[in-house]
Amino acid sequence: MRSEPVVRVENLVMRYGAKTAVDGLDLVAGAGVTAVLGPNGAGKTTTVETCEGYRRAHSGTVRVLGLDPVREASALRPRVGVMLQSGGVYSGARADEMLRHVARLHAHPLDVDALIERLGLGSCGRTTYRRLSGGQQQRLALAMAVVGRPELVFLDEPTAGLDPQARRATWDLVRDLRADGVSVILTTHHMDEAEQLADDVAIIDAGRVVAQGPPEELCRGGAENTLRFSGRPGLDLASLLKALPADCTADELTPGAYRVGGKVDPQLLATVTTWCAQHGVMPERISVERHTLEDVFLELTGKELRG
Ligand SMILES: Nc1ncnc2c1ncn2[C@@H]1O[C@H](COP(=O)(O)OP(=O)(O)OP(=O)(O)O)[C@@H](O)[C@H]1O
Repeated sequence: MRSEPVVRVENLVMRYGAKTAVDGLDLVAGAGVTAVLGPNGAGKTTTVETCEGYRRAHSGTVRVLGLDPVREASALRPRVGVMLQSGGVYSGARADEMLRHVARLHAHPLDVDALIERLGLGSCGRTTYRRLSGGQQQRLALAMAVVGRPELVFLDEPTAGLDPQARRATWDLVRDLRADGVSVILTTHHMDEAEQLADDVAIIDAGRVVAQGPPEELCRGGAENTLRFSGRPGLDLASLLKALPADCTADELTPGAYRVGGKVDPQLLATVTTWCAQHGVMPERISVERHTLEDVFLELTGKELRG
């Protein structure tokens, strides 16, 4: 569902004093859900806050729905929803009042009661913001970002600290937004979240986008898969290697536990099982481990996502 970019960032540079937080970053996000991943300090928040119009680019170009997020902020405001990690909420106000207030600022808001129900906020409507739990504050911030039916919504770590049920509810809401044609820019530390929700993933490291593409493409393009099997210890791996394509590896990790590395496709699997048959080996527990976004991320950045 790619179309005209909803966000286009070209050669963005952002500095905090002598520190370059964003270093010539290029990012194009189309319709659908774009997940922005990166280790701590990679420059995600700075980039997203620049797109939201909270920061002025030191150099480079930022366009959101074709507009300049600082100079054309008033035209963008009704069209864009922003969920911040914290802040922006008067802590003495009641949760439902706040949501209704935000809804009234928009021409065609979502049904507030349905949204409250949906996000499991029914029991805390009359509670003031400061008395809500962290997870409830988080869900309220999400509700406030989407209640105005924006064309584009920025969600900054929307499920950080949520329990599994609230996390599911948030994912379902994001899926529904997408189905309604809302574009979503989602920063997250959760690979599974990106894999589940995103049409496109941008991996940021040290202030630059180091890879971007649909999750399945990024995973395919990353390091190759691994095939593991168990058999009797001490198999003749030199013989197995001869049967395999030239760029494959074969190791006995512990006695009887084998790993074949390389481009693991159905043909390779067949080659290994045929070799086993020819050598009287009954392979047990054969598994092909698909590379996950986490593997690709580690390979590209050398860092744990939460590192
Ligand atoms: N207000 C600030 N003053 C000085 N340095 C800052 C400021 N905000 C961010 N930085 C620095 O800029 C770099 C990028 O920070 P940013 O918050 O954009 O990263 P991030 O990818 O969002 O990280 P995280 O995943 O931890 O939220 C970091 O080195 C950070 O220390």
